[in-house]
Amino acid sequence: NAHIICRTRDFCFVLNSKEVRLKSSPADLVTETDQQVEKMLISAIRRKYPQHRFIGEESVAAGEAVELTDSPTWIIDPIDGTVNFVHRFPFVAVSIAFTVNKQTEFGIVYSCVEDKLFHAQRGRGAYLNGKPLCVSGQTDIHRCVVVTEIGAERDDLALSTMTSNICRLLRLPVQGVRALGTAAVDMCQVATGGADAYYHIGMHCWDIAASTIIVLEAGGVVMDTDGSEFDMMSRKVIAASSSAVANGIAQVVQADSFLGDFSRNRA
Ligand SMILES: O=P([O-])([O-])O[C@@H]1[C@@H](O)[C@H](O)[C@@H](O)[C@H](O)[C@@H]1O
Ligand SMILES: [Mg+2]
Ligand SMILES: [Mg+2]
Repeated sequence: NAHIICRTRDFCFVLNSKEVRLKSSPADLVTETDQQVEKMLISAIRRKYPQHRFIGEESVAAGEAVELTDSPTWIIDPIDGTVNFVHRFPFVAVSIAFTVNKQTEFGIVYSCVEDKLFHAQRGRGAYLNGKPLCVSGQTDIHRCVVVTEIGAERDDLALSTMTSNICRLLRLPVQGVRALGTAAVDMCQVATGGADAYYHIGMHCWDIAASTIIVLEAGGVVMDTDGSEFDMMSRKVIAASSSAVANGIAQVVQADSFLGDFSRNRA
């Protein structure tokens, strides 16, 4: 059994995960808590906004389509970092983004154990527990700490793509490569300036939708891993403190062979 006690100034609750089940791979886990948190969020929002649409990780796992339309849409990852949650590794987040006309209006990432609430609204800046955030501004790739994720895939192609990308970055060299086990919190490190860049191949829109606007509003840049325009549904992202750093990572990271197997945002 895993449990985490979440405290904020206003509330305290215990998340219990009684049953751990596998999804797409032996490292892609789901607990009752993931499902309950998602249900709780969707039903509370739906009560207030009955016309709005939802893309929720666990609803998609249960068979719902992943379809981002122009309608107001809430993109929810009820627990980002479920493997951490199950093992009590202390980086676990709830991630919520809201889009209209496919444009993200605001994003919230709550890193539960750290009690850190990141949020950003389009054009209004990014904040951590109410204090403004700013990226590091680093432009030299050789002086960067880069965050990425190992991911849940365990097939040979995915593993060799992931490890060779990390090796290529280390050979540049960069000053460090880190992975916290939650894409949402990883990416928020770029918004704080604690990391200079983040890249990920194979994540889903719910992992990074909220943290994308948080990085952008903190003055960062976001692009596809091939250097083209960012597409939230493409399962590839670079977030960085500057275009120079983002382009430096795009030149090194390769996604093609791996992503050949991916359809867009399939659960
Ligand atoms: O499943 P979940 O815990 O919400 O999300 C997880 C991510 O945030 C993690 O960083 C990534 O490596 C995993 O592949 C998975 O996508
Ligand atoms: Mg996730
Ligand atoms: Mg999740």
